[in-house]
Amino acid sequence: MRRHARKMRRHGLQPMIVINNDDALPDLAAVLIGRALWRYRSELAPPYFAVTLALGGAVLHITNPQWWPYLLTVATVTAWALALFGERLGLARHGERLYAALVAMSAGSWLAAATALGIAHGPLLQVLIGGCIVLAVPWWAHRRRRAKVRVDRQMAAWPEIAQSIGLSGSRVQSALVDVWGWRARFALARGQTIQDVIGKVPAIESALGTFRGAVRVYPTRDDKANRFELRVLNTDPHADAIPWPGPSVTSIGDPIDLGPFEDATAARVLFLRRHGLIGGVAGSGKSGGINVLMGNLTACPDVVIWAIDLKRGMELQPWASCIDRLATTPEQARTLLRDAVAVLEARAASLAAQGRRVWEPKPDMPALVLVIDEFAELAEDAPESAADTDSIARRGRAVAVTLIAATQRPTQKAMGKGAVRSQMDVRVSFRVRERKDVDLILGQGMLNAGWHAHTLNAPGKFLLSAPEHDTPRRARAYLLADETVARTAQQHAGIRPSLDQVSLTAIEEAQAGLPVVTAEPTPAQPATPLANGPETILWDMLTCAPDEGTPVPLLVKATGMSRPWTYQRLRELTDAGRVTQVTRGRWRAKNDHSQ
Ligand SMILES: Nc1ncnc2c1ncn2[C@@H]1O[C@H](COP(=O)(O)OP(=O)(O)OP(=O)(O)O)[C@@H](O)[C@H]1O
Repeated sequence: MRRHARKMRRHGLQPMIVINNDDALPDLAAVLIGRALWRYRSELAPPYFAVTLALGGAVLHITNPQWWPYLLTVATVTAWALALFGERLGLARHGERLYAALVAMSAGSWLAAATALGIAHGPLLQVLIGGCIVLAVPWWAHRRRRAKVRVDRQMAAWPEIAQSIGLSGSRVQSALVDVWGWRARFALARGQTIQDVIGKVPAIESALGTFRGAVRVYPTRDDKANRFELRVLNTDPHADAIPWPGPSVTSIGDPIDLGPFEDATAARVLFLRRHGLIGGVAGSGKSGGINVLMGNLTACPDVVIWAIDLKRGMELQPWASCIDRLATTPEQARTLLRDAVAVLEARAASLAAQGRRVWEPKPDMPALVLVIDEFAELAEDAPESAADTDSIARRGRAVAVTLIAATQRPTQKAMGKGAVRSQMDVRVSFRVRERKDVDLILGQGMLNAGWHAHTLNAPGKFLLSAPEHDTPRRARAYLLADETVARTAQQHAGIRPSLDQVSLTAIEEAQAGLPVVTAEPTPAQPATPLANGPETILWDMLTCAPDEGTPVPLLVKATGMSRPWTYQRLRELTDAGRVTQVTRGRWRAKNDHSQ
């Protein structure tokens, strides 16, 4: 009979019970009532609680009527504890904690009164019923409780669902409700794999009655082959534009949150020591993506931003107050890239001199991030810069000089002739027009591997490929309104750092047309005979220096030593209080030491 009822329910029919007058209430009816009382236990919790209180009050009145002061004390303490520390019990919101405290206080007071006077005394029963109804309203209306009940019911129905979609034997292990929906961990039956579950996703969506695309299947954190995690969305996080919640980082060493994936988890990606390529057709949301990046990069006091925007600065101009250098003409772009290479070389030399391998960005030693919008225009208008972008792409990581390039179609021509495209570690693809463009942006073979950027169906949606993101998942970039950009730029302008001394000197030298010192320490130049050794020459140069100081390149030349060597000595002499840095890159001996 029970099997028959279940079968009918599966076919959408409700079982009907016929009770003959002379029959006793059949077992089945009692079972069904019992089941309903259990099934709706969450909704019926307030009356259950009231009945328990009434019974408790009746028993205590007979057995221990003198206990009422203790009950009142316990109720008061419990109410305070719930209000103050309820968060630890999962009462996340202020309103939830207040509600719990109010229920505890009301229930405790009523129980104390009933214990002292008996439940039949005066209006005590009416008060219980009235209070129960009033306090039940917030309970019934509570969104998270209702969501949890829905999930519990769906999980209770899982064995039947699993059977009908061919995953029988799989079991729910745990389920959790969150803002966007819920997720649950499942154990698979012997021989079933996560691939089997992925193949059944449409059937699962149908069985759970969700909207299409609401269900995601992932391996569990422990990566066990016989487990999977099911993520179900009640609302589609990509349905509308998602306002930017503000910067997610305060250092370039933190991964930047570009926007949520479809399962509402954040698409976070690290840009430290990584080059980035952003591609997509016009109107796909590239500039929006760059705004999210700028909003985060400008929040980091350990990043200096240089930018090239050959569309006359249209896109990046609003961030101008946070950009250390903005090139809007091919000429400016050429100089900027040349200086960036000089910085790279100088940093490499400085690291080599100190025996260090990588440049760890700090506010006084910031990373240098070059943001280049419409990279194709740069390759076309300033083709001679290709060698510089190539150098930065190949050698910039260790010294924290990195590129973030945006372009519509990163063809080899658009990216210049060098290795820039192949050096891009983080790829962000907004919608592309043609299937073959997927591989252009994301890399060879990605289209066949399921990275379908041509199917992205709204501006701002993107696919993210990076060392920590190796599966195709749709994300949607946050959207910054123009006012948000203006406000954020204004707020962050005050925390922008300037470049470190090593980089500034390198730029000065590059601008003075002096040869750039390479990372290889220069051996003593035999062409400059050093009768008294480089130290003496250095000291002579510093003591004879004019008031404005001697420039470092001159010191390097005169001593015949490398720049790192020169800087090392200058640092030692400064520490000893014997020399002083007059202005950037210019030094002389202190007056009291020069005699
Ligand atoms: N993340 C987003 N969420 C919602 N809408 C967006 C998002 N990003 C962009 N849009 C919408 O799409 C439009 C085009 O976006 P955007 O200018 O960023 O595209 P683009 O790819 O940079 O285009 P172009 O190459 O012409 O500059 C915007 O005006 C905006 O309305």
